[in-house]
Amino acid sequence: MTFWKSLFSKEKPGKTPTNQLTLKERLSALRNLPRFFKLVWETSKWMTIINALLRIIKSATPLAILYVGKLIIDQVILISQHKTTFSSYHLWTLVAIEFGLAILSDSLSRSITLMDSLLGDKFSNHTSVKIMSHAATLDLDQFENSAFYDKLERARQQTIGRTILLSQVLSQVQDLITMAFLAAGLLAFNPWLIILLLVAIIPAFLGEAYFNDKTYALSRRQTPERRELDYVRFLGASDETAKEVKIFNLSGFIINRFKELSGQFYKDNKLLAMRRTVWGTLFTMLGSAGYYGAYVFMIAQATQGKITIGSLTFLAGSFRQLRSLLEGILIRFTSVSQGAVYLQDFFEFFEIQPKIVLATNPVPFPKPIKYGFTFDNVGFRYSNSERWANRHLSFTLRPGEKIALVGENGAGKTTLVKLLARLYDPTEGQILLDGINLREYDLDELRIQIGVIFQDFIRYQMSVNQNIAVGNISEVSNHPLIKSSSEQSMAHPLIERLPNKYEQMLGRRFNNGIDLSGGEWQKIALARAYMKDAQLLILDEPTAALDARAEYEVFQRFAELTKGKTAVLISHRFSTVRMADRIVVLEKGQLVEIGSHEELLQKGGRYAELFRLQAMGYQ
Ligand SMILES: Nc1ncnc2c1ncn2[C@@H]1O[C@H](COP(=O)(O)OP(=O)(O)OP(=O)(O)O)[C@@H](O)[C@H]1O
Repeated sequence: MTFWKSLFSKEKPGKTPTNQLTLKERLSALRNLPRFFKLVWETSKWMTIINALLRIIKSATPLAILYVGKLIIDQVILISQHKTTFSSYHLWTLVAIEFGLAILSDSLSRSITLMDSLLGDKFSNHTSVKIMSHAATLDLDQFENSAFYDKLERARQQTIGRTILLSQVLSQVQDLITMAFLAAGLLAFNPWLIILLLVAIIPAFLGEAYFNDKTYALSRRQTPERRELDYVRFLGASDETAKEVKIFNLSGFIINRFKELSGQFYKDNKLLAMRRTVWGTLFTMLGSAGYYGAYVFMIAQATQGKITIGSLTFLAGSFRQLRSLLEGILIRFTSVSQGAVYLQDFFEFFEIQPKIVLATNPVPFPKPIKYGFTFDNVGFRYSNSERWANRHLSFTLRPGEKIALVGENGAGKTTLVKLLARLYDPTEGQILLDGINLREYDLDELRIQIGVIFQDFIRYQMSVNQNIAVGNISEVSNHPLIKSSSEQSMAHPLIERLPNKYEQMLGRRFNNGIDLSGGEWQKIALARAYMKDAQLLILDEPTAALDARAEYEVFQRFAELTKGKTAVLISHRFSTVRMADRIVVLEKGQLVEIGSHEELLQKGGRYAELFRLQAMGYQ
């Protein structure tokens, strides 16, 4: 597997998630339709009703137009042969009726298209909201899994793709009713013609079913590559990546990968499209042959005087329309059932359940915390990894205590704080809060009581106000709180220098946005920690980009501002770390030392070694 592929695919090479679909599978996929219609109904009840009514009325118009047409032709012939006493008044009335019907039919078609597109837009918005809401309930662990991303991607595609299914299913019902009307006339004339019709179009139906299967299998197989294509497109043309792409001169590398991927897509899709066109043309010819066979038979009947000319046009018209309707219905059946199979992907996404189980009878969160957080032989392994990121962790984080986590890159510091915030549950052992397993507390309440700022915090392309308020979004309009939080994190002076101050748009993506330096962004992100009155504050290297003086001041203040609160900080700077009450030294996920700065220096172990190494760097 190439480097790029390994980034995106966890599937074993050569193993595709789906094969060709059998008719049985197609039919069984149709059972997704009621659930689909429930979603449509949920989207807009009145639009669904109007759409259905318009379509029912529209289904009767083709037969009515054909029948009035027959009456007109018969009238014209009789009048021209002077065989009738009818005045031409009747004839013009009939013409006027047909004209009215034609206008009605056109207006109905346009109204149906309008309703389809309005309902489709609403449906797409409704399902997008549903996807986002469901995604919000899932675990971080699930987001880190590429098979999950494929499902999410397929579900997301469905929000747009499925609006087509909606009009297809409705059109199917409408055409079936129209067909019943038309077939009634033809059946009365000669039932064999209906059979001829069926025989002529079945090959086209089977061909369509076959190629739809191929398209589905191809599109499913291409999901990881399609995600990669989107990612490569993003890498090649985005404000976030432009700097590095230029410096490393990556554009050639990225463009080549894009060409390689898109070229492969084009090749696969072209081959299928060409085969489909050739076979489709052959099958259509067969359908035409059936139609002309029936036409010859009807003409013979008319020349022998067995039917009137009007009846000939009526029957030929009915037959022609029936053929295209039937063809449409059968072909559409394959895409409807195909759509129903795609729906399976959509509903499967909603079936993914979070693994972090919420407490059914949550224990009230202690206010204040009495004994602290206890790690009791905690071990954790990421689901996509064989290695333990944390193992045999046993220590207590006492209330009011400031603990610093140190250790080399990959030692398991961030994982430890993620466990504390219950972004994951331990694989083995348990974390207790005041003697009770963390799982017994309400997750939302736990998150309210814990303020975490991660090293890879998000730089929201939003206003300063919103960027700070994300720490406690319910207070987004509480300007005094936002201001005091920014004062505490030392962001206030820099915000005052911005043209629009707290209303300033940050980032370059939107109009009038201003980008900040790394350290300035960190000060803004740090302000989020002060937006709520959390009992435990976790700072995971959020000061790495601050200059030495700023970091010193931030932590001086931090100690003052978090008096009485429990805090965990991760930092690689020992000048900061030494301010903590106790220091936990991690190595390969395990706790190797714990104690105050002085104790650990005296001990002359790992911490002392790391401390001396850094001190040497400053000499
Ligand atoms: N989402 C993940 N999936 C799989 N493995 C992960 C994931 N995140 C981290 N790891 C692995 O877990 C181990 C511990 O990572 P962690 O991020 O906790 O280290 P850290 O001590 O915070 O490192 P750093 O100082 O570089 O931030 C590492 O070996 C890392 O590769």
